[in-house]
Amino acid sequence: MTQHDPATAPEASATAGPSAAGTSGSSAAGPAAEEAAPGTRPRRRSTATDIALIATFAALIAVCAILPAISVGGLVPITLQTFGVILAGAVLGARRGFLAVLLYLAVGAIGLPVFAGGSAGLAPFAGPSAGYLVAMPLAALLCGFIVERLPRTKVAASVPLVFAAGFVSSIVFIHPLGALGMSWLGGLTLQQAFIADLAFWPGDVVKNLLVGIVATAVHRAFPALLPRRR
Ligand SMILES: O=C(O)CCCC[C@@H]1SC[C@@H]2NC(=O)N[C@@H]21
Repeated sequence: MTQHDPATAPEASATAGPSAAGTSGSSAAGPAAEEAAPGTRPRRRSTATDIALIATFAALIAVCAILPAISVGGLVPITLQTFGVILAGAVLGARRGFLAVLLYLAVGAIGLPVFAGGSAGLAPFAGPSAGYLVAMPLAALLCGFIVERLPRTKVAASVPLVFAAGFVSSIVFIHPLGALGMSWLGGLTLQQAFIADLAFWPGDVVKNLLVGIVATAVHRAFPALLPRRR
């Protein structure tokens, strides 16, 4: 019979639920779920768990991308991709969120039809949506960077704060780089490109609100999911 030894179950730190995180006092170093019980080795965050989370979010972004896109009559359609991208940063934190988006882009680049409209390969990186694709890992990185620095109680409770982290990331990376791409590779003037990008702002607000709702719920359920701050 196999026995479950918490000290040798590193995935517990990433998947511990609310009760696990709140069973003893937190140290300044991080959540209680990662403290070692007396006489046991400290728990380490599992690489296998991280890889599984990164792959799961890459798959989620792919699903968001291949759901039917809405054409707004321009060069680039409305898609759900940025919901998955920003959610990856908000849930996994900067590093793993960035890697999840990179994995998604790599899978598409090598030929799986996971880009908007079921396209694949390197062509999307040379077309009008290239700026948006390049911006995606950076937006996940920034959203994760911000969320990791919020008080953990806020990350689990404040939809507006997580929404703001996602929206700031969109404003800093998605919209400017997307518009630059439409101008550079889509033959629009800069002014036309920034005007074309305005079509994505209402959807962006809705997607970031959804990120706020979903990410806070996930962090309530798995309080040790974000990396510890040192
Ligand atoms: O897969 C692709 O080819 C990239 C499509 C990019 C669509 C961008 S993402 C940001 C903006 N918001 C949308 O709904 N669509 C564009």
